[in-house]
Amino acid sequence: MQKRTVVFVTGNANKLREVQQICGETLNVISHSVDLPELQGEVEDISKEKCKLAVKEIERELSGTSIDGVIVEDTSLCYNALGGLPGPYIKWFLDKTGHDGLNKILAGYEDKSAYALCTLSFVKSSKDEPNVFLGKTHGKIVPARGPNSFGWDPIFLPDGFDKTYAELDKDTKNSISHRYRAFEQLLSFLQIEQTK
Ligand SMILES: O=c1[nH]c(=O)c2ncn([C@@H]3O[C@H](COP(=O)(O)OP(=O)(O)OP(=O)(O)O)[C@@H](O)[C@H]3O)c2[nH]1
Ligand SMILES: [Mg+2]
Repeated sequence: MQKRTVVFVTGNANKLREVQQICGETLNVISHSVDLPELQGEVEDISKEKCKLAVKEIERELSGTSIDGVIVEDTSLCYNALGGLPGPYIKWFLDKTGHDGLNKILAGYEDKSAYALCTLSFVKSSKDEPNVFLGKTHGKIVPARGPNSFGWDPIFLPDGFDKTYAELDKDTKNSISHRYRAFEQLLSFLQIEQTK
């Protein structure tokens, strides 16, 4: 059977690389960067609304291209001591405070535990309602270790490992990550749908 083509609407090359590694055998993942408004609120609602805007824009910009769906994905880093913050605002916290600041925020707390959350929405066309899939990986926040090539990877130590996301090899990260756990659900959903 021919691989389905889905458009991953993202401006983040690292995210795209990981998604292609995770889904590449099953899906043909192409990317398209669309400047979408930054919404606020609960992660599922942010993701659904972003997906609805994205699919409309993709249908306009890529009309004539045969695509089987559109994906958007948001990543949160949630500190348990802070009731889940910075959460979806991690991009701005990382940008303004760096790895050091992201550690210092927890200085007054014993609890350094956190979870990485991937909120993924998939929709076939603008006539449909997006399906949302959540993938979570628990761990803790540590002083930065490993290559500084992707976001907050150097300060996230996943539970059960003595290496940060940045220190783990890509295959290992992609077999336990929040992103893997969300995309795994999307792949099962698509597989079930195909056999209907
Ligand atoms: O260490 C990391 N390991 C990861 O696995 C990971 N996934 C995302 N991020 C970073 O966390 C923020 C989320 O923001 P985000 O989801 O809105 O992404 P983005 O705005 O860069 O892309 P997109 O919204 O165009 O897809 C951004 O700073 C991303 O660089 C990660 N950092
Ligand atoms: Mg973003």
